[in-house]
Amino acid sequence: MLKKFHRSFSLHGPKISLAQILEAREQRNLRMAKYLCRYRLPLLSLTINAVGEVKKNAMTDYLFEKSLEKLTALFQQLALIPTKCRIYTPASGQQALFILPTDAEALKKAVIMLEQESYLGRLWDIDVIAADGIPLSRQRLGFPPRSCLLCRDEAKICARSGRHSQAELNREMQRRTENYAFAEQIASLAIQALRREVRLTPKPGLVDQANNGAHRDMNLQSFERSATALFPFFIRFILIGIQTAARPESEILALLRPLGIRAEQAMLQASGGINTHKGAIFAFGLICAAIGRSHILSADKTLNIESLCHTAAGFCQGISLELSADPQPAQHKLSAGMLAYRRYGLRGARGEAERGFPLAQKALVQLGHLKRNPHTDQEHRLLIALLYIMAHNDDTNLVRRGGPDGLRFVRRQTATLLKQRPVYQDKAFLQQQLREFDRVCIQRNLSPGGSADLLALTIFFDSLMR
Ligand SMILES: CC(C)(COP(=O)(O)OP(=O)(O)OC[C@H]1O[C@@H](n2cnc3c(N)ncnc32)[C@H](O)[C@@H]1O)[C@@H](O)C(=O)NCCC(=O)NCCS
Ligand SMILES: Nc1ncnc2c1ncn2[C@@H]1O[C@H](COP(=O)(O)OP(=O)(O)OP(=O)(O)O)[C@@H](O)[C@H]1O
Repeated sequence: MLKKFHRSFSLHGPKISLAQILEAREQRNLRMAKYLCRYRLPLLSLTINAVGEVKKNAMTDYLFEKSLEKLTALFQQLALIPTKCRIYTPASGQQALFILPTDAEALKKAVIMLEQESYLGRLWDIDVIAADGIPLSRQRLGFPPRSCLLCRDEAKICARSGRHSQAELNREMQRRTENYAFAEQIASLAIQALRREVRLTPKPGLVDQANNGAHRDMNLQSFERSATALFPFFIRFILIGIQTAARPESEILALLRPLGIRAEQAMLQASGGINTHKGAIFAFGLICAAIGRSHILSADKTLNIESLCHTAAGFCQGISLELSADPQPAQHKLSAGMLAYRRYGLRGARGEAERGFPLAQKALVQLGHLKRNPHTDQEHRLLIALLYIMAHNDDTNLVRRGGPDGLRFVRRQTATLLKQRPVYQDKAFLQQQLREFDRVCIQRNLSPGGSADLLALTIFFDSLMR
């Protein structure tokens, strides 16, 4: 299952002689001098740390593309519009030049942070040259020198002593690049799953293409924007799973949580302060990390969904204990999940995760059965899967909005619907029933958000299996 997401990057490319390397360096310096002289503003130069005689190949092309994406995002974050931008892609190595109307020191600090925080950052070289032509060094700004790609020593020392062979260094670059490309592919399926869930229509009480369900503060666009903002975080969850594969499962949740909290903040920023994907960040974060871990640990790389869920459950054994613990000092009040547990003994999102997402797993099996039913298409099947989840889920969103009566009502209604034969044979009939049910949910302010999250997870599982 995971093997098909592996993308390999060739290291082959035109060989560049020492004379050509020196000539290319000279050309890069001349270009920079020309732009500094013309604009009299700070300049940023991006190159790839290519080792050996080949400077341009499939791997460095990919690395260059990813670094440009990250830099563009950084400029956006800093509200920086480059005065000039030039991209060069000769066989002697790619270079991007940006003239930026900003403070050179602040820019250098921001790119150091970017290099340090990005999984691929060690493979890039981002230089900032002040308007007076003087390059800003890490040391001058109080940062430690860059460490070696392979060991903890200073990169310059290793390079000078030739401690590691070019082949070793290239293999490590290739390994990191391939891990990142793997994570990117999986994360893009995860985001697609979030999008497909919210677009699925008609859903009772939930935001969809027809209406905003029982919600007054969010709509389809809030979900779309929030999903886009989550993409880099899902990549990161997978990479954390990869990087921590050697550590015990019981240590992983604590390593994921700071990123989960940052993802929640990014969600709030993208949605305008609305909780669009809190439950999804939690569930997808765990599964993404489990995928990363399995990618490293599973020898045959043919892991199934059941074992991914088992791994995710292993990460959060004991998480339900949080429900009865005192809230963190930073929390002003008990969360909806904590209240639902104290009042009604429901374990909500934590309970589902701790048990390895049994409802999403069962809904996936249902989807499989329904695929053999000639009366259904995928949209029809997903609507049935949602009903199945709703009929069994202790959704704390429903309890918060409608109390235990609200939860009982939704579970009873969906169970009754699922007993009707036309639901499985006639999509128009099901849609009609769901529109009616949607009307009732809106009237009663009921929204099964937890079930929507589990449906998104089911869609994600289904796309991994295809
Ligand atoms: C544990 C979490 C879910 C906190 O939950 P909280 O106590 O606020 O629970 P609450 O009941 O409000 O649920 C949060 C969301 O879960 C979803 N949900 C509710 N019930 C269920 C259910 N039965 N099944 C699945 N999802 C559910 C809903 O979308 C809801 O909005 C989580 O938000 C958290 O710890 N966030 C911090 C960031 C983090 O660690 N993320 C995880 C990294 S992988
Ligand atoms: N299509 C959808 N429509 C509505 N909610 C969804 C949908 N898909 C997923 N959800 C989940 O439902 C949750 C939002 O539910 P809700 O708004 O009831 O909770 P809340 O934000 O905690 O409460 P409130 O809106 O009262 O502050 C999100 O965490 C989200 O993950």
